[in-house]
Amino acid sequence: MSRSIEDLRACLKLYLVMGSTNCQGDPLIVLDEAIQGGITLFQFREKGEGALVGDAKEQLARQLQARCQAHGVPFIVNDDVELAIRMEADGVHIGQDDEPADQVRQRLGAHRIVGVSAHSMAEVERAISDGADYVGIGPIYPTATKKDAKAVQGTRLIQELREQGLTIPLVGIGGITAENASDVILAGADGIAVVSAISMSTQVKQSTERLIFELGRYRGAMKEDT
Ligand SMILES: Cc1ncc(COP(=O)(O)OP(=O)(O)O)c(N)n1
Ligand SMILES: Cc1ncsc1CCOP(=O)(O)O
Ligand SMILES: [Mg+2]
Repeated sequence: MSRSIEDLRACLKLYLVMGSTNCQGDPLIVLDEAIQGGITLFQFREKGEGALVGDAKEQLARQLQARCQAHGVPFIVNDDVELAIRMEADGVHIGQDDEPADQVRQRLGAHRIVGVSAHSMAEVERAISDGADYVGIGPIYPTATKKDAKAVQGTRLIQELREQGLTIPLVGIGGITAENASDVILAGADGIAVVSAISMSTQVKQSTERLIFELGRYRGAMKEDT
């Protein structure tokens, strides 16, 4: 990975994960407004009932990527390593049931971001040894977005990882909103990954700004505490 670990932590602050099935309107407009509101990283996750496939999926991905590139927001592809390589995406996010992380790292090389989902200390340790740049921990809270999500785990694992001295960049995901984002940060996450809190909002820019405000507020509080 060519960016520094501190740069990656900053990118993870407000991570929008989204595809066309998560939006009520045009996903390009949703992304435009989310970028204006201040998202720091974007993941193209085209999944679920009615999801685009083939050329239509790739066309949407390329349009979303162009918007990210125009605003300096790194563009990550969910699951589809082939697509990520073809598009020269900034990275890939994979889960425990996807292509193995060590294989993805080999295919992507050292300069792209590899993110891995993890649900236990052992999965995080394995992700690190496989070459992950960051881990996504969740679902932290109940979520209606991912039907096959694992059990809700709260912030306990994030806290445990930090107490054990693991410094890998990490985000919490699943059911995160402006109301509970602070708990995820206070547990030790570098940021939050959200789908519906932004993509399903009727005021995308304002909802994004509110999340950024909450994240800034509690980061400030953490610094004052130390
Ligand atoms: C940032 C982030 N964390 C976790 C996930 C979930 O990945 P996965 O377990 O592979 O599930 P799908 O998203 O592929 O359904 C994620 N996408 N992003
Ligand atoms: C992709 C994913 N992985 C774990 S929970 C989840 C969905 C999160 O969506 P939301 O932010 O709408 O709860
Ligand atoms: Mg996956």
